[in-house]
Amino acid sequence: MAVAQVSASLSLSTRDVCSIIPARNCSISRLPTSRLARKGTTFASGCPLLISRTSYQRKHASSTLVSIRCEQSTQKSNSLDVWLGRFAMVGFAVAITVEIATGKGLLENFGLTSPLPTVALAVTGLVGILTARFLPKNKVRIIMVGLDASGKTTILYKLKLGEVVTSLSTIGFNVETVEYKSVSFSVWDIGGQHKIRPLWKHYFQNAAGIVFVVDSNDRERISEARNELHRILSDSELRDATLLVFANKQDFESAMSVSQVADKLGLHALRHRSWYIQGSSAISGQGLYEGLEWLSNNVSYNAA
Ligand SMILES: Nc1nc2c(ncn2[C@@H]2O[C@H](COP(=O)(O)OP(=O)(O)OP(=O)(O)O)[C@@H](O)[C@H]2O)c(=O)[nH]1
Ligand SMILES: [Mg+2]
Repeated sequence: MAVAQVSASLSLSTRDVCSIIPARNCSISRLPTSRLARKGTTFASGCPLLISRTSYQRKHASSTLVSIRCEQSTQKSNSLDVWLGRFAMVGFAVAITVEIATGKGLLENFGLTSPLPTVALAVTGLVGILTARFLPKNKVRIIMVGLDASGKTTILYKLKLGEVVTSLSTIGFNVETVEYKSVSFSVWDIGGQHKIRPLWKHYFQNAAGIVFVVDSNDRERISEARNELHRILSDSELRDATLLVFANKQDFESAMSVSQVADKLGLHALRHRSWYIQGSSAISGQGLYEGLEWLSNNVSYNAA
């Protein structure tokens, strides 16, 4: 059962958007509407999203572009009640089939003839499995920062949608919930342009983890990236936050290696900080889940 809670939504044409928000001050991500409809996903972001339409849609729509500003929780039909129901039905069908086929009860077939302890054992095992599988997820707040054009927004939507989206530079932020194993990451992708970096600190509170994204192919700005990283790490709000660095754009042949990036960022000099660097390509998705795996094992769940 899909649940979509839209807290606010707005539909505007390009002209409307531009008249409200100066082009330089607005994060505009271009996403095909058909994909959004298919995935049933909407976004919470700092600025409206401009959604580009196909030529067919353009011909048949009165306004060229729409922008949406909204929040949603997306829950697929994997809630506990549905799965317990399915489990019960399968168990019942198996038990009946075995009994009809063999003339004996299911447990009797396995030589378990003393019913009470056997049933208790089976129930305990089942409850254990269900609890492990369906325990409420740990929620953590993650901030994703890094220089402009390092690939933050591309990473966010590759993780969220499994697709590469084309986006303009983010002014403001995008936030999405990314589920990984038993963890629900609330990932805040904050625009990295020079002028808006002073705003990063406003997102630091309660962040359990920092994802710092580096363009491994941008040798000219690696020392700038290093300075920004060390600046945010000195902020007291992030004292206990674990650090995951994505050495992104590894698909470029000329990209710096992961160890080169680690050296140039001065990661080895970090003290009292749990950190990890992962090579990645937001385009292919390579390395992204390895990074999340590390985060899920090393982040502090008390911080959120
Ligand atoms: N080849 C390659 N291109 C990438 C990769 N990640 C991102 N890009 C491209 O790099 C450009 C910038 O990506 P964004 O995700 O918008 O960068 P950003 O960090 O969000 O930038 P700001 O919003 O300005 O902070 C886009 O053209 C992406 O397609 C990658 O791993 N490999
Ligand atoms: Mg961005």
